[in-house]
Amino acid sequence: MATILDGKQTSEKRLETLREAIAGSGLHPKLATVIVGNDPASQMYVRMKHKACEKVGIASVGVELPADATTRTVVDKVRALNRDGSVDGILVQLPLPSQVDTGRVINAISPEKDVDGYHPENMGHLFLGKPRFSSCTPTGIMTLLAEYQIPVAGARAVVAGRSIDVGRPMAALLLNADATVTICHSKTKDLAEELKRADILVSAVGKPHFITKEMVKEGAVVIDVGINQLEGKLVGDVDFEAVKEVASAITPVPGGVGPMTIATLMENTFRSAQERACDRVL
Ligand SMILES: Nc1nc(=O)c2c([nH]1)NC[C@@H]1CN(c3ccc(C(=O)N[C@@H](CCC(=O)O)C(=O)O)cc3)C=[N+]21
Repeated sequence: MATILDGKQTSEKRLETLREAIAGSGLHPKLATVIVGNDPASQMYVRMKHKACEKVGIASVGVELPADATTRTVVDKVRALNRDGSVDGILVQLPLPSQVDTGRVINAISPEKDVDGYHPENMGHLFLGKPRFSSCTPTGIMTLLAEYQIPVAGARAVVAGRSIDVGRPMAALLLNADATVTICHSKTKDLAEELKRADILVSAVGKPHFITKEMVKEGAVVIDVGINQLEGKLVGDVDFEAVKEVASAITPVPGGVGPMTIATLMENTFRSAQERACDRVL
């Protein structure tokens, strides 16, 4: 039976430590979120982020733009937040509606306020092995692995999915931690065979029951980034009940990776506030 990697509990512990650090810092960090349209799932995630801010003592403002907003409107809003000296972190909730050019919006975010780590400059730092802000989900996963003292150096890590928000930065972080990294995607040949080599398997595919027991090596650590609705229930990518019998450790959905994403966002926002305060002194 696998160890359940409890992201909810780990996240709560980190948020409490962060709350104390912020209270003792004399700083007043602030996060701005931008949401375009009224997708209920996106609205729920943004609400969760504002709630976490409240818990740790980060001020937050939410900008809501209509579903038919243009790229120009979103970029102008981002630029206004760049100029607003009281804002430390800017998060533009993804996905954006199809008429909005996501790349241009992300490029418009000032790299020092890009607490999601999606800006090409921050991606570049990450890939060069010296991350400034790295994306919240993969960074939260690294924190969870560290919390449970799971060795990464030398491990064979296999990432399923190559998205900008999870797969790519996940691979970079695992490489920075000296894992031997393989990235799999929709064109990968012999996917099951690749996955079965993994000591650490990260699935960010978005398909329920995508990872079956047969694809997992005995004793592997399995990280499930999937968020899927199945018969009205929230499930990950991993066939949890079967895979937990072969894995040595596994993240549940919910209560695994998701809460770690939010804890990391709070940590990144505080770090941004600290660095911006230093810059004002220098
Ligand atoms: N710019 C941007 N940054 C993001 O970080 C970002 C985004 N866009 N777009 C959407 C995804 C998704 N995401 C989640 C965060 C927390 C949970 C989370 O805490 N989930 C709870 C369950 C919540 C429930 O009950 O549905 C859990 O897994 O335990 C899930 C998903 C951040 N995202």
